[in-house]
Amino acid sequence: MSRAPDVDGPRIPRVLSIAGTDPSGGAGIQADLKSIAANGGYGMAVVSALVAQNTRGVRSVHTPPVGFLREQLEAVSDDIAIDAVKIGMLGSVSVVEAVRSWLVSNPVDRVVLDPVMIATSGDRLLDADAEDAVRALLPLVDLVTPNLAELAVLSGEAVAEIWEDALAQALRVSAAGRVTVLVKGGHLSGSSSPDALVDATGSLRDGRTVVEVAGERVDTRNTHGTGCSLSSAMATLGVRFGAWEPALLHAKQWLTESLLHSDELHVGSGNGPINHFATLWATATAHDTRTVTDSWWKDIAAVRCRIDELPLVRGLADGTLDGAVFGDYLAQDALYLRDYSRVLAAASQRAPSAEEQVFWADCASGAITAEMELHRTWLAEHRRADDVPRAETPPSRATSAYVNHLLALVARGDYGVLVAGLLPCFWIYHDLGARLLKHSHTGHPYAAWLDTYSDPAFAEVNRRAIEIVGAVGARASHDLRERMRRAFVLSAEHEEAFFADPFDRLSRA
Ligand SMILES: Nc1ncnc2c1ncn2[C@@H]1O[C@H](COP(=O)(O)OP(=O)(O)O)[C@@H](O)[C@H]1O
Ligand SMILES: Cc1ncc(COP(=O)(O)O)c(N)n1
Repeated sequence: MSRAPDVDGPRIPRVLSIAGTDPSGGAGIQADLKSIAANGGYGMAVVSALVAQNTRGVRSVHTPPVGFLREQLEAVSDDIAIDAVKIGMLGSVSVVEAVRSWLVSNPVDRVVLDPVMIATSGDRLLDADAEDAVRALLPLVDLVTPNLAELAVLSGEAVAEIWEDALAQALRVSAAGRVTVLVKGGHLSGSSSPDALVDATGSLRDGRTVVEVAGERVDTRNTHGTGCSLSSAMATLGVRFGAWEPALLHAKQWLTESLLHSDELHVGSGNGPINHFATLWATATAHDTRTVTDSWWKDIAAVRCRIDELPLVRGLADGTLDGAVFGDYLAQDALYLRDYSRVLAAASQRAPSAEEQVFWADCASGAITAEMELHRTWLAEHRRADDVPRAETPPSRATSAYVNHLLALVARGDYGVLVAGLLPCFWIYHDLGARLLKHSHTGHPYAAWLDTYSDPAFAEVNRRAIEIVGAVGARASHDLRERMRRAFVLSAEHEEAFFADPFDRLSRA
């Protein structure tokens, strides 16, 4: 069979993984395909063994007949130009031999071998009598990526306990196998997890034999499949960069991010998988400032529609609202503003920059000034008319619930979640005010109130509040952004209850 000619040369690396399976998706061929995709390649997969495993361990291994392995390999190479091969779990001597003879008759420019022997869980994935066969494969590969235990098997020495010994061992493996070695420090004790490229022939940059890439250890149990993921990333990035060193720098950074965000996946109760697409998802959801807040605004579309339909809002618009209901609403608003001002002050206290600190402090001052103004004007007027609650109105259940929700956000201490919870009060009032303005005219009983919330200065404050919250949301982790969104939605629901409450209460009384 003939292969399609490769006219323009590869743009997207076509990477074949020859490996075992992991139905829980964190290691083996499933991890390889995710890793290749995450690093910009087109992934292909030939299954060498079927492994019943999860994040807790391996249960059993089923190896299909080697003849079928050959058929899979040929099905791919007969049709597709392969830019790189990553070899993972081989399992037995006959599988190693089948892969070796396919590699000899189908040479590929870039071959990466992850000499999988024992899983993170401690289970054996390579027959003991196949270790020599794997070692004999080294001259056919370009890069081998052993962990410390696998390096010891390849060198026939004891497991290195310190990094310098591992590098020296790797140098001997590189010389004997005529191969570049990527030594992995994931199993070292201590706060770092370094990796290094070691090549006895001095084929690395400036004729060096060792190029080390430092790495901080991420404090997580989710390391299932790190080796598989790193080796397929190296195969893919090796094609993209044309050299191992930049490939490792890039892969290491990607792997560290994927480990840092692994907790977000919540997969399994053992050693969980890494989050292969964390970096991509963070960019893909284009968390520019406005997309975050716009999507939350859409999430509260139903709440906003219901607010528009409330008797208090309709009555404010057409001027028919009963003065007693309005007075009650204002008295509750004054009570609300007093605490809202305190919550704004807490946001100011936690602000990460002087500019935001001033912004929230100004808002706090604005809220308490508005509260005092309400007492001086509307409430005084309504008191004279004797149709509103008297001096010390107690907070209604709706007011208490809203204020308590905001105070709980203060108590939890997270700036992002707090400011997200503060935002609906700005945004809903501004939005409502802008739409109610068209009903305002001289002689409208609530004209002054309608004018306050459609004030251009308030519009600017609202714009800046959205911008600040959106920027925090755009930078936040997935989990934090979700907590911010929930605080925002909950505050919007409290707004609705707050608007509904005076009418409901007084009509029940
Ligand atoms: N806790 C960790 N924090 C940061 N990097 C890690 C951590 N554990 C493993 N790594 C990295 O993951 C890759 C795989 O390393 P290792 O765990 O040694 O191999 P394997 O998965 O084959 O046992 C290496 O790049 C290593 O530095
Ligand atoms: C099919 C297969 N291949 C490799 C590994 C090793 O992965 P790790 O050592 O990172 O758990 C695995 N568990 N399963």
